Amino acid sequence: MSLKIVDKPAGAPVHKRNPGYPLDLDWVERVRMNRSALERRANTIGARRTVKKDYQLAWLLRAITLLDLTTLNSDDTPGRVERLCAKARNPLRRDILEQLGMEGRIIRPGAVCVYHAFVKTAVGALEGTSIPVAAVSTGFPHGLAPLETRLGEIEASVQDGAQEIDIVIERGMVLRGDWQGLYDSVRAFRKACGAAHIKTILGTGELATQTNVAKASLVCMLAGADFIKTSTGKEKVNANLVTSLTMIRMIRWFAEETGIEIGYKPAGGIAKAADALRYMALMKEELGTHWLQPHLFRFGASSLLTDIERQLEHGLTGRYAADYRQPMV
Ligand SMILES: O=C[C@H](O)COP(=O)(O)O
Repeated sequence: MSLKIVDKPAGAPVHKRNPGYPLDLDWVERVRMNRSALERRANTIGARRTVKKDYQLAWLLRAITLLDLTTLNSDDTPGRVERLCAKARNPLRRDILEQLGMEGRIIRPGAVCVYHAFVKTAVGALEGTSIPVAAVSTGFPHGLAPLETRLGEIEASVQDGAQEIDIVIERGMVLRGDWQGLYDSVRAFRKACGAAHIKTILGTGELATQTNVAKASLVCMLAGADFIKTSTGKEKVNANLVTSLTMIRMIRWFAEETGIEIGYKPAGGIAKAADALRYMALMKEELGTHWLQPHLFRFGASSLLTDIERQLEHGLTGRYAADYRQPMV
């Protein structure tokens, strides 16, 4: 079986990082989203078979490479983080890899995502792999600590070896329409990240309207975000296809205006392989398969890999494995 995991055509241009742009308030004011039109469009995703059966296994393998393998629990321990990193090193059971004809091939997730307190542990446990550690910094999940504290947390995470920083925005700034405040804070976060890539978590379930989600997406991209991310996983409403459509369309608009490609990270509540395929289909239809690469798309998910492994096994054998065969951590 030949499975193409990541499109990297020889001579493909190197990804250009978002340098950030001045805040264009006229552009922000022009942004409007029509929720019912978005809902109609989102309903078409998954209404028919999302991915042809023959390609499903390849898409599920691709999904693993797009995964920020995450543990963000208040009772996380170094031991749990180490087990998650061991899973990141070998995301699929050997027998599944063999049946796929993929033994000897390296399949790795996009990153391992942890709280700041566990960055050092994760960096140590992933040594010798190319898997980056992502830290949720800036007072995750609410983002309401003093600005200096949040900036200090970013610097500490980078110092400990995080190569990606998932920051949270202050939702109140969006609700008040304080676009300058949002822009200035994200700009400061981006500066504190230095070479580490910055993913801006919008907390979309708390932003009240799709127009707010769209405007916040734009302001974060203007401020230099490398990724825009939906949710912390702790809000009452987390990632969904309607909000994804809003954010993806802002990414498209931003790319048309600036030539800069921003990554997209749906996160929170994505636990089923079938959901992952729907998000991937949405990306493919709205932005093209080019966007389904780890530097442009990630799932933020704590349990998705378990179901992907289950569905891969089912696709190969027609049977589901018992849960104990696929423990997560
Ligand atoms: O950023 C990642 C999310 O916190 C993961 O959420 P989840 O536990 O619902 O998959």
